[in-house]
Amino acid sequence: MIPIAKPYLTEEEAQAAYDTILSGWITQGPKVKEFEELFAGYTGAKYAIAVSNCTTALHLSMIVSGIGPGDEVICPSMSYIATANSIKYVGAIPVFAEVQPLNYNLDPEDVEKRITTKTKAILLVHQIGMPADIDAFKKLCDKYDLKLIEDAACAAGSAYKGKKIGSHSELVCFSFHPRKVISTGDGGMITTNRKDYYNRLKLLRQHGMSVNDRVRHVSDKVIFEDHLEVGYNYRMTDIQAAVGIKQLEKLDWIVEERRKIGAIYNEAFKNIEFINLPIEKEGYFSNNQSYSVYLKESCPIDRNDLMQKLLDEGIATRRGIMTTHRETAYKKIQKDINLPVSEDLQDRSIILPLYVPMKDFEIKYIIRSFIELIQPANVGMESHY
Ligand SMILES: C[C@H]1O[C@H](OP(=O)(O)OP(=O)(O)OC[C@H]2O[C@@H](n3cnc4c(=O)[nH]c(N)nc43)[C@H](O)[C@@H]2O)[C@@H](O)[C@@H](O)[C@@H]1N
Ligand SMILES: O=C(O)CCC(=O)C(=O)O
Repeated sequence: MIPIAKPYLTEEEAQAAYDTILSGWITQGPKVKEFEELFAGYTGAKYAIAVSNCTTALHLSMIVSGIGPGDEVICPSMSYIATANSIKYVGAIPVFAEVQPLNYNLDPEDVEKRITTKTKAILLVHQIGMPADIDAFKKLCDKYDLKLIEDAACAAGSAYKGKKIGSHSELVCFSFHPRKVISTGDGGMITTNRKDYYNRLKLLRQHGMSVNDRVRHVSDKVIFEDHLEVGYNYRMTDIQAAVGIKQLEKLDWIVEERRKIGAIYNEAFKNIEFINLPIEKEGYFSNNQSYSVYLKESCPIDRNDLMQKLLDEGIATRRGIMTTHRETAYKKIQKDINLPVSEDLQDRSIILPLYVPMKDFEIKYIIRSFIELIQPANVGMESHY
């Protein structure tokens, strides 16, 4: 079976986890600090704060941005449900906006139409690793005095206008879930250039504790901690961070490898007239976290049929990115939502396997199977593969 995704993990990551376990310090400690410093350096942000996953990163970002009950935050419905959930966690209201058909990212014009006096922030997702147009949203945020928070769960290693994702705005949240480009099992990171945010985020992820356990552990003076506000246990462990350090060393290489596979898919499928392939505009650099193909109405095979037939041939795929407003949890609470572009994209897109390393024969097999199923009249086309 060819899976949809596979984390790239080696003996090095295993050794790093092993060494950390034998060091005797396994919860948030020196490895987390080292990973944070390296990640900040990698993205070009001043500070990085490691947390338990991207969902908790987003939750804390909402809190430090001062978003609370009754506030509105504009975000795409077409995103993993964690995006909207993080808004709900602080009692605020996710206001779903449309995405652009060719890159699955928020449409600035549609977002502007949904701004009200209650809007406090835009939660901008870099969907499947393709950067959204950050500058367009910064302009909107300046115009209407809104906060910008980036959900870069899928976008470690991606870049926008020559700069790595992570340094463009005040709060950028990353995920290291195994479905992402680099992984620590679960895990997340927030990057920021603001010292005040940095200090508060460090407190919030560890119960609001004024002097953390590690500092007290190595101190030769007795110190008592205070809990300054009601915080959370959103820590990353040192075992995870040790793995993350090794993963980060490989990130640029993994992205290059993923882009090579994406380029092979693009070349193989470029002449099929009833599909849309991913488009990377000038100034945008995707880490190819996922490879999503849109099947136009003229496509002779139904999307779900195609997924089943590929699965029958041993190839796992996924439907287009979910639309949160159509999940049961949201259907119950948010009614009369009209998002035809997002719904169409979810219903007509298919995500193909992409991971590192992918063997040549696997790539060829996927391409051949896909072309044969989608374009039975033109089977000759795939002979090249
Ligand atoms: C493109 C979207 O991808 C992800 O959503 P998704 O719908 O593709 O995720 P799921 O359907 O839950 O798929 C997760 C898949 O990711 C793989 N996976 C997940 N965890 C593991 C793992 O530990 N080891 C291995 N080998 N594989 C793992 C499995 O194939 C699993 O089925 C989310 O991460 C979204 O945030 C993202 N936008
Ligand atoms: O919880 C998940 O499966 C995905 C969400 C995610 O990537 C995260 O919270 O880091």
